[in-house]
Amino acid sequence: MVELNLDAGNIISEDVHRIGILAVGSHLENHGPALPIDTDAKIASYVALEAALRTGARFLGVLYAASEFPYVKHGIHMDRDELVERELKPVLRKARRLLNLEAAVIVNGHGGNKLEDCMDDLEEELGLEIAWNNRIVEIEGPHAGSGELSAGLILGIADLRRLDECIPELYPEIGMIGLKEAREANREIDKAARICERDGVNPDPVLGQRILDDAVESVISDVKELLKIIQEF
Ligand SMILES: Nc1nc(O)c(N)c(N[C@@H]2O[C@H](COP(=O)(O)O)[C@@H](O)[C@H]2O)n1
Ligand SMILES: [Fe+2]
Repeated sequence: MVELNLDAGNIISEDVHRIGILAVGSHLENHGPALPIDTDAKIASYVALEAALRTGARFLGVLYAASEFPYVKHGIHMDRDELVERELKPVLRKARRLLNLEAAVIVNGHGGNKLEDCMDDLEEELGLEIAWNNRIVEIEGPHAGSGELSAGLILGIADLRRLDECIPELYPEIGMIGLKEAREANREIDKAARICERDGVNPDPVLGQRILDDAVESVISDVKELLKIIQEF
């Protein structure tokens, strides 16, 4: 059996090899004309990879699936239980087995992935310490609004030549302003839509960088918390 150089490279501890970072977003979701349909997956992947590079934790890639409430009709998603049972559990189980992981941070970039209350069961069933990190969704503001567009601008995935087409009459998903059923069903969505109606969609590189930096720092702090937990045992 090969002896691995666990102490090699820019890592915060040799034990960080026992922690994985998995991104989850959505690859199939409309974000107006200036952002690609896989915006959520790309933002989550960037944050997860950057945190892995800065701590030495294992980057586990991005999940290909995402969930959404049926009343939010702006993309192609599955229901939450299917996402957890058929997509998330098998990936975490395989990572645990192949990489000898003891903990994982799941970095979420999509508002419809409401998985925080599944984490205890997942930990129990998989024998992993898991941190659910929803920071991107908590701080980006309305769907395909100024925050998400600004983060996309920093990542180079935004096409600002189409900014003048970013109007809800053409793209109802912007701020979810035109998604009537979703606004009636979900107060959080309706509140975000009102904010977007008030503020419009304004790309701001300083805002974008701040959102990404805040999210990366939040994942790094989750890694450090998990490190303390796994080092106790
Ligand atoms: N996509 C989605 N589904 C829900 O069920 C939601 N409650 C929300 N919330 C709003 O949309 C933003 C997330 O947009 P992305 O999914 O990251 O593109 C979130 O900040 C809320 O404003 N979204
Ligand atoms: Fe989303």
